[in-house]
Amino acid sequence: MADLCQEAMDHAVALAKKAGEIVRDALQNEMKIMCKSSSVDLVTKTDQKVEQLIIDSVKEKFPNHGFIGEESVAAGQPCLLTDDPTWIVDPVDGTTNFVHGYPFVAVCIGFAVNKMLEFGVVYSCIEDKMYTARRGKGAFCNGDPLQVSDQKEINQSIIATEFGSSRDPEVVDKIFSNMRKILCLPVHGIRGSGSAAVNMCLVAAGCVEAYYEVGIHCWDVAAAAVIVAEAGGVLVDLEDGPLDLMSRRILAANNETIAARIRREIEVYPLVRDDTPIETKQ
Ligand SMILES: O=P(O)(O)OC[C@@]1(O)O[C@H](CO)[C@@H](O)[C@@H]1O
Ligand SMILES: [Mg+2]
Repeated sequence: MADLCQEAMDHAVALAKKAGEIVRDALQNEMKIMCKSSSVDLVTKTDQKVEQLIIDSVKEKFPNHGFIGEESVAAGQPCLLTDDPTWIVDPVDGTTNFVHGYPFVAVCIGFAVNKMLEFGVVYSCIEDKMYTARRGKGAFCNGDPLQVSDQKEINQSIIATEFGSSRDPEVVDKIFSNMRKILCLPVHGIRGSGSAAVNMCLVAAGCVEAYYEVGIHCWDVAAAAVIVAEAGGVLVDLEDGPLDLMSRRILAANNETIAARIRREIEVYPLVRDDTPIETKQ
């Protein structure tokens, strides 16, 4: 198993590099932008092309492995994590950034065996930062080790979060209400890169103390979760207990103290789990 994980991880890094080149090239050309669930949930030909490249390559090299990908699920494939070795992929995390040339766009490749995340590769390809981590072996950015911040005081912290892709005024009110509570703790600031994965890598790098969001999907966070954990951080469900990849909620923090303080403030709201069977999703 150890060798399989290393072989898969080396392949993931090579794929992420290739995908990053495609993303950077696409920025130079006119894009075809389409909408998914709403007018602000964007997808481009590049998202689809990169996901297909990764699927084809994984199928050829590891024919027995499972695959969960953002664009495959959007096209009706199931989002089920089994005990099989499974690749969990977001071909372009930060599609809205990509469309606007806002420079935080990440290719995310996570890998789980027996439902446990074994490695994560997040390539922030416009910045050319390759974040990698394998369970038990540390987290790195372009080969340099990563370590979370040692800050324990919430009022000395920066917290990352996002405004999300819902424009339902009730949901927007909840997002603003949560942000207001965090801001008034007070904290030094709130930031958001527009990519869940990049936000989590910033936790791993010690640039922000925590990142939280309600509304994420498993492919946004699977790869980066390994990077945060291996940099010494903690991953919890915003509601209760440890991270549940399919719950649509995440809190990644530098330590338990900061995590507990944030969790106390945030009000969660129900969302359809990622692993809800397709027939009952609508
Ligand atoms: O659709 P994409 O570009 O992969 O997802 C980007 C994003 O909207 O996804 C998360 C919420 O799902 C946010 O953290 C992040 O901003
Ligand atoms: Mg994403």
